Formats: sequence, C-alpha cells, structure tokens
Amino acid sequence: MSGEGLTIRDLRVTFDGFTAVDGVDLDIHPGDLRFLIGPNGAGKTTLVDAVTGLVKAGGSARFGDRELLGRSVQSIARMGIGRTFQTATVFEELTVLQNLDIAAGAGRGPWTMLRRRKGVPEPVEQALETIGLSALRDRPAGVLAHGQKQWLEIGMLLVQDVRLLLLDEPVAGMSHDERQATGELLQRISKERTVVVIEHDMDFMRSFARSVSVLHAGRMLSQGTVHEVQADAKVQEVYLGRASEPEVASSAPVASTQEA
Ligand SMILES: Nc1ncnc2c1ncn2[C@@H]1O[C@H](COP(=O)(O)OP(=O)(O)OP(=O)(O)O)[C@@H](O)[C@H]1O
Repeated sequence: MSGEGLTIRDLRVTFDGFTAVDGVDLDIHPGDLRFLIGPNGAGKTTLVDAVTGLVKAGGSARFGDRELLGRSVQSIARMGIGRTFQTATVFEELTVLQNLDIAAGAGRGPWTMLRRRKGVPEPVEQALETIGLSALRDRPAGVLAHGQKQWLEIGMLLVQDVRLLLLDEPVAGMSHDERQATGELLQRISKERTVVVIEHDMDFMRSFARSVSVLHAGRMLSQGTVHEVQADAKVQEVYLGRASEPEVASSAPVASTQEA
C-alpha cells in the first residue's frame, strides 16, 4: 500500500524525572497491522500519547515527511492520525448514525449538521457497513454491546478519513466472537490504512498481527513477525519471568505456543 508511514527515532518521554519512553525507534510502514505489546508500564500508551500530541516528547516522530512532535493534538488529528482509548468514548444518547455524522463533520456544529442532513453521506454509509452496524444505525449508542461501541468508535475515525489508527486495547472486555469480528475488521481497515494496536491479548495478537513490536521498561525489546518475536529469548524472559502476575500470566504463552 502506498501512503505515509510512521517513523520514530530516539523517542523520549519523561515524567518528573521518571523516563517512561527511553530512546525508542519504530518504523511502521503504510498498510501495516502492527501490534505493540509489552508488560504493564512498558510505555505503550505513553508512546501513543507522544505521537498524538498528548504528552511532550524528545526525539522525532514523522508521519510521511512531516514531524509530529511539537504540534498540537488538533494539528496531528488534522494530519490524519486518530486514536481510541481503553474506554470507548461515544455519545451514548445519540444514535449510531448521529455519532458518525458528528465525527464526519467535526468542526461544523453538530446541531446545524443534524438539522440540515438529508440522506446519509457516502463515507458514513461506508463506515456503517465496514464496522457492521448498518442495521443498528438508528439505535442510541448507549444500548450497544461493549464490542459494538468499540466498533462505532473505530467507525468515527474512518469517517474522518484517518490514515493512521492507533488503538489502545480494542478487544479488552470483549467476548470471543467480538474479538474475532474485531480482528477481521482491523484486517479490512488495514488494506487501505495503517493500524497500530496496543494489546495484552496474545491469542488475538497471534491471530491478527502482521508485525509486532515489544516494549519493555520504556525501550524497544524486540520487533518482527509473530513467529520471530515469540522465538526471541529476551521476550520469553520478560513475559515468563513475570508469569506470577495475573494480567501478565495471561500473556505468558507468547513464548510457548506455536506460530500463529
Ligand atoms: N502522566 C504520568 N505521570 C507520571 N507517570 C506516568 C504518567 N503516565 C504514565 N506514567 C508512567 O509511565 C510508565 C509507562 O506507562 P504506560 O501507561 O505508557 O504503560 P503501558 O505500557 O501502556 O502499560 P499498560 O499496559 O498497563 O497500559 C508507567 O510506569 C506509568 O506509571
């Protein structure tokens, strides 16, 4: 796929003397479906915060040939970079369609837009279909299942024509079927866009990652295919060495199961 990639060099984020991201290099090519994994506190969310302008960072993060560091959150969003957070942020009282409509017209006043809207704009129709919520378009977002809210939030990025999607634990709390549907959704989306997924669910990672980067204590520990990362002794040590911690224990099989 042509388009813009994300190139990070020597990224550093410090909070009151504590270094959360410690000189990270990362290359994400257009059309990648990259999983960013690592134990709790590794710096995954902070890295995404830095790329999206939420925290100050040193080093460089370029989208195509444009530097992101030093720009405002809004300016970075206008460049086609969008993210989701661990908790879905949709307007619960508004319908699925209204949520997408507002996202599509971000910057136009929502009420003006809702009053004047006749018919459904093509990008909104397409997003509804992509996220599988066409039949629920007139339902209030608040009644959607947990997984469906996450898909709606992804749809809200699609209608803004986001080129690089950064998703923070999109399948947390989802059922097995919802995870499967989400993985397939991300594969569809990454045919035309670039997707980065922060994830703790190793089964999900094995099934859907095109490439993987492993962060540990603010540094890049390992990168490659699922197979390469699983076979990396450093990765095995980081995960297996912490297998007694409940959340990481669920991640431990990264080092011990067969190739995805
Ligand atoms: N605003 C902040 N102020 C101080 N320390 C912070 C701040 N945000 C994050 N940290 C610290 O930076 C480190 C990295 O946190 P981060 O949330 O990026 O990790 P993570 O890899 O996303 O972890 P998790 O998988 O648990 O979400 C942690 O030690 C965290 O406590």
